[in-house]
Amino acid sequence: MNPGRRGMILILSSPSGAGKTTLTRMLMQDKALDLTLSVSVTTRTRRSSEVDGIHYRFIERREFERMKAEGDLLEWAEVHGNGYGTPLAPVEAVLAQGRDMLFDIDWQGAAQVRERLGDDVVSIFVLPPSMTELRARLERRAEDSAITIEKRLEAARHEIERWRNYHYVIVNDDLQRAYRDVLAIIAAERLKVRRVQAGVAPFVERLVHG
Ligand SMILES: Nc1nc2c(ncn2[C@@H]2O[C@H](COP(=O)(O)OP(=O)(O)O)[C@@H](O)[C@H]2O)c(=O)[nH]1
Ligand SMILES: Nc1ncnc2c1ncn2[C@@H]1O[C@H](COP(=O)(O)OP(=O)(O)O)[C@@H](O)[C@H]1O
Repeated sequence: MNPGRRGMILILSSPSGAGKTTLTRMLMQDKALDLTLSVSVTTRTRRSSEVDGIHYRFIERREFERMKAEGDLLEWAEVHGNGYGTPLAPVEAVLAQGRDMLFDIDWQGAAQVRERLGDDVVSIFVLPPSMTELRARLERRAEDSAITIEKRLEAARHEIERWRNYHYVIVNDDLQRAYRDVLAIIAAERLKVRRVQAGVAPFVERLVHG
C-alpha cells in the first residue's frame, strides 16, 4: 500500500477468448502488485472452472434488477444475453485506501466507469492475433457450446471496433510478452504526477528546503 498515492482502476477488456482472464489471473498471482480484483455479479450460468464469489457472484435476474434499481452497481451491461455488473461498495473501499483495483469488464462497462471516475481509470484493450486464433482459443478452452462460441465470435467483430476508446492496446500473441506489456503500463501509471503528487509534495519540500 502507498498512502501517498490515489488508487487507480485498471480495466482489461477484450473480445471473449483473447486472454483477459488469463492476464488477470497472472496479475492477481503476483502479490507484490497488490491489486484487488473486482468480483462482478452476473446472471450467466457458472462454468465448471468457476467458483461462486471468486470469479463472479452468480445471481438471479431478479437480484440483478434490484441491484441496478437501488444504485448498488458502479456500472452494468447486457453481454451475450446475460446481465453483468460491478458492485459499487468494494470499489469505494479499495480506492479510499489508495490501493488499485482490477476490472475485467466489457467496453460498455469501461465507458461508464471512465465517465464516472475519469482520471482514476486506466483502460487496456486486449486484441487476439487473428480471428482464426480467437476461435481456436475458444474451442481449446472447451467451456462453451458450439452455438455460444459462434455467438461470441460474431460479437467479437463488433467489440474489437471499440479499441480506440481505450488508453492502451495490447495484442496477445505471445502471452509472456503481453503480460510484460501490462506490467509496464501499471508501473508507468503508478508514477503519474497527478496520482503521486499528494505523497511526493512533502518529500520535495524537504528535498529542496532541508
Ligand atoms: N460491463 C461489464 N462487463 C462485464 C462484467 N463482468 C464481466 N464482463 C464482461 O462480460 C463479457 C463476458 O464475460 P464472460 O462471461 O466471463 O466470458 P469470457 O469473456 O469468455 O471469459 C466479457 O467481455 C467481460 O469482460 C461487469 O461487471 N460489467
Ligand atoms: N497468448 C496466448 N497464447 C495461447 N493461448 C492463450 C493465450 N492467452 C490466453 N490463451 C488461452 O486462450 C483461452 C481463452 O483465454 P481467456 O483468458 O479465458 O480469455 P477471455 O477471458 O478473454 O475470454 C484460454 O484457454 C487461455 O489459456
